[in-house]
Amino acid sequence: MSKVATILGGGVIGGGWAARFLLNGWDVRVFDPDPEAERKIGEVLANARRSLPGLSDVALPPEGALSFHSDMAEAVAGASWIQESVPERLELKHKVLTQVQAVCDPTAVIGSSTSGFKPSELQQGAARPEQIVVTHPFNPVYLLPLVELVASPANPADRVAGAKATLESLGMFPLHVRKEIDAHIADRLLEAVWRESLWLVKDGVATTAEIDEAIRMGFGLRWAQMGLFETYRVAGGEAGMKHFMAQFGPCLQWPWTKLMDVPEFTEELVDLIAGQSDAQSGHMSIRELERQRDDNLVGILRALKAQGWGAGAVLGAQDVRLKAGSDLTGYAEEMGDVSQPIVTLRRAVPLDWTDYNGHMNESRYLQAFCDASDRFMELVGCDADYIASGGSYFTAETHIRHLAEAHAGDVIEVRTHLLMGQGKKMHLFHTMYRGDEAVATGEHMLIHVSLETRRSSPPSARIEANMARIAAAHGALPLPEGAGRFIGAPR
Ligand SMILES: NC(=O)C1=CN([C@@H]2O[C@H](COP(=O)(O)OP(=O)(O)OC[C@H]3O[C@@H](n4cnc5c(N)ncnc54)[C@H](O)[C@@H]3O)[C@@H](O)[C@H]2O)C=CC1
Ligand SMILES: C[N+](C)(C)CC(=O)CC(=O)[O-]
Repeated sequence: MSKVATILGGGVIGGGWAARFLLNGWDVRVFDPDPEAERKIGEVLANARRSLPGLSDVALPPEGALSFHSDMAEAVAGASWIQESVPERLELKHKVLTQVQAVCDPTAVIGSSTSGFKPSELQQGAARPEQIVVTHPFNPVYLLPLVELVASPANPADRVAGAKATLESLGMFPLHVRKEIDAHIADRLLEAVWRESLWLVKDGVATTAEIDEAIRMGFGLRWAQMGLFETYRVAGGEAGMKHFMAQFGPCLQWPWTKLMDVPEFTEELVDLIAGQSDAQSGHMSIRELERQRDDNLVGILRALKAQGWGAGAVLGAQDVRLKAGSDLTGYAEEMGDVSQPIVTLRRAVPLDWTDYNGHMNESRYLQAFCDASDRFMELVGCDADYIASGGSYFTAETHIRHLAEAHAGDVIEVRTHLLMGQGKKMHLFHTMYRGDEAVATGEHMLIHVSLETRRSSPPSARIEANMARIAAAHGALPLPEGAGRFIGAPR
């Protein structure tokens, strides 16, 4: 049975949470008095469906069911996670938390998205303070892994650990803020930058566009991968952090910032900022900007994933979890029935696999088939340990046919038919499906090699035996449609 999450307040952040839970297989119930909530969440979900699933190299679980409720008791029935994302007003949060605690399961987690209130403030007057924690996410909640998990002394450690485990299972990075403080960690940093930026605009030093360039062309890129302190350690050169602090520490006393002064929020300042922002970005709608942001974030996150670094390492860990729960692990000996083509890949098409034609680029078909061949190799015993011992396969020839288009977020599955597996040769025929529709085929001849001599060599007896069993079973199947096809010479 699916797990149930209830979203209280389905605006920008509640919508993001709804998408994060739904796409990870949870049923989601939304409680929000706004008659537009369903439309707004639908639009957030559409963005999430094209961007989130492709971050994983393994398919996410089937999407959960989404429903909208005007009755609080109905909305929280069966929910093990309740996420409060109503506007940032303490009295409103208290009201909603009182309502929900009157009807929810006392063992459910109630996470608050609050940007700045401490858990002990939210817990004031609560029927069960121990049930309420801060789980502060970052926009877009469905893509960014960070969630600040803040507890008070009223929260038992085992409940906090349980909340952390649930957030990890959603592919998030719960940063446990050990000491509660207004605005947690990240919003204190963001506010410092925002405050200084408002001064720079007010004083006519820079426009909103110039400030954004100052961030995104330089330190914003650094921050995405090494943060502040690691970046500054490197900036200290070989002498590292001590040298950096000796050189730049004194600047903290110089008038480089106006940090603690708050510029007065006059109508003039609001108009100045909003006007410059319109001039900078008004040519794009918010939904267009969101899509551009998501495209960029997916590219950055997947680049970090290739490095196994920062937020990319979180994605890698989630893949390990997803793979462990799928049929894409193990060896041929452990598979009873190999009488049908074997599933060797199941994943969503990542946004950065699509091109100017708005569909999956041809190079990515080869990548998907290559990943499927890797899985087939592993299945028969040519795994990482075997390769480290000096044996492997090289691909000698490939033929790919494109039968239908695939788009970002589509779940594709490759089923592999072993046409021949004998001696040094492994002849594979992959068919890529979206649902029941074949979208492409890939035929590949692989040759077993010695990585020492770089020449062909016989595989291990185990690989031979596994291939023989699968080849005998697949030999009884009709030859797949398109096997042996080639592009004939022009007549
Ligand atoms: N917008 C952002 O960048 C971030 C906001 N947050 C926090 O998330 C929370 C929500 O912020 P946003 O989503 O930006 O606000 P929002 O204004 O986009 O959404 C709030 C939603 O709550 C609904 N609502 C109002 N009263 C309600 C009630 N009594 N019961 C149920 N729903 C009710 C509204 O109809 C609206 O849909 C705030 O605590 C905010 O500090 C956290 C991270 C980032
Ligand atoms: C501006 N903000 C305080 C609402 C920002 C956040 O809380 C987190 C974010 O996503 O930037």
